[in-house]
Amino acid sequence: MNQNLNQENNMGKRAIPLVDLEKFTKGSEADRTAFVAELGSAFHEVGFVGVINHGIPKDLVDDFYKASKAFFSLPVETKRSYEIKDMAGQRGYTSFGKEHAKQSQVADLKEFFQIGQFVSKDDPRKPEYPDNPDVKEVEGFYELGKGLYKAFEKSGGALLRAIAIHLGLDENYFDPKITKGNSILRAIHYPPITEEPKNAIRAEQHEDINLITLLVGASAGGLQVLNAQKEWLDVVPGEGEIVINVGDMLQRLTNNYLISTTHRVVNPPKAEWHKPRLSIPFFLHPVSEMDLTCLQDTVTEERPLNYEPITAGEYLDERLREIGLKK
Ligand SMILES: O=C(O)CCC(=O)C(=O)O
Ligand SMILES: [Fe+2]
Repeated sequence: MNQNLNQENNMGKRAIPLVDLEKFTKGSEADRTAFVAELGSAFHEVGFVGVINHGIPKDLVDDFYKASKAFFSLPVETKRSYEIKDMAGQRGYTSFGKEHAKQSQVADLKEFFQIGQFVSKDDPRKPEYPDNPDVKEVEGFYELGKGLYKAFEKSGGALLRAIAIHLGLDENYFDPKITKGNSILRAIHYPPITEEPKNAIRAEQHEDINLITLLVGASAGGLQVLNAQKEWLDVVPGEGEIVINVGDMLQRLTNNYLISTTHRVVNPPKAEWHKPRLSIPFFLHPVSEMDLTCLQDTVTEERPLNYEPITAGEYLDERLREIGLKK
């Protein structure tokens, strides 16, 4: 595939920078330093970055993609048997028409399945992390989901190590905060569009709640980011590229130095309404007790304190209520 052509968007330019994670994980000291600077400026200026050589095995992505497709093609009653009461959608299935962006009255045109952290039965965190349901109808769904979850955790951890260095923190600052963190792997299905949507789009503009998001499968098109000039730019990742963005927790921790950029998924042109879209974001969350108080060095005369102290758990609770997942 012609990478350049593929990555040109509606403005005729790449909407987001591109970095190579192996420069950080396998490179020389000079490569690592360059990577930290590239990632840091991407997160500070754009809030989004494309990543190649991210270490997430292609086969695993492809196989989980196929398993997710199989799940979403099950009868709706079967899918709904994986809807778990009182879990705010944090495990299992959430049906079409439930989630909406915080400012929006209409629900997004999507259904999804969420997989949460895996810990052993006797782990002190077990009460926080209920079991993920096994999807009996789709062979391998549970194991593939678990494998992909772990792979995303590992790549996300490497990216946060680079960001810690960029922020002048200890390289391992985030490690204990994301070990057994409350991350969520979400398989999203945007079904074919069958009638003129009133106001709804596939995913209304929003910012992500978590530290960072790692996204595969956006290649079907539709993802757009809002740049500083308030233009919507298409994100068109190349083959094997994943899209990473800063979420509100990392923006909050860095007192808006790293930016959680607004994004959305638009409906395709009418000729492509029959095409469904499947994407797989991994929302990397810390443990609930992580303190999101703004880092001292990010509060300056030019950048006065923007946020009150809060923990990640309290913040997540507040946000899940706003988007209609928690009552
Ligand atoms: O489907 C996509 O490409 C992005 C979805 C998204 O932004 C989200 O679920 O937070
Ligand atoms: Fe998002």
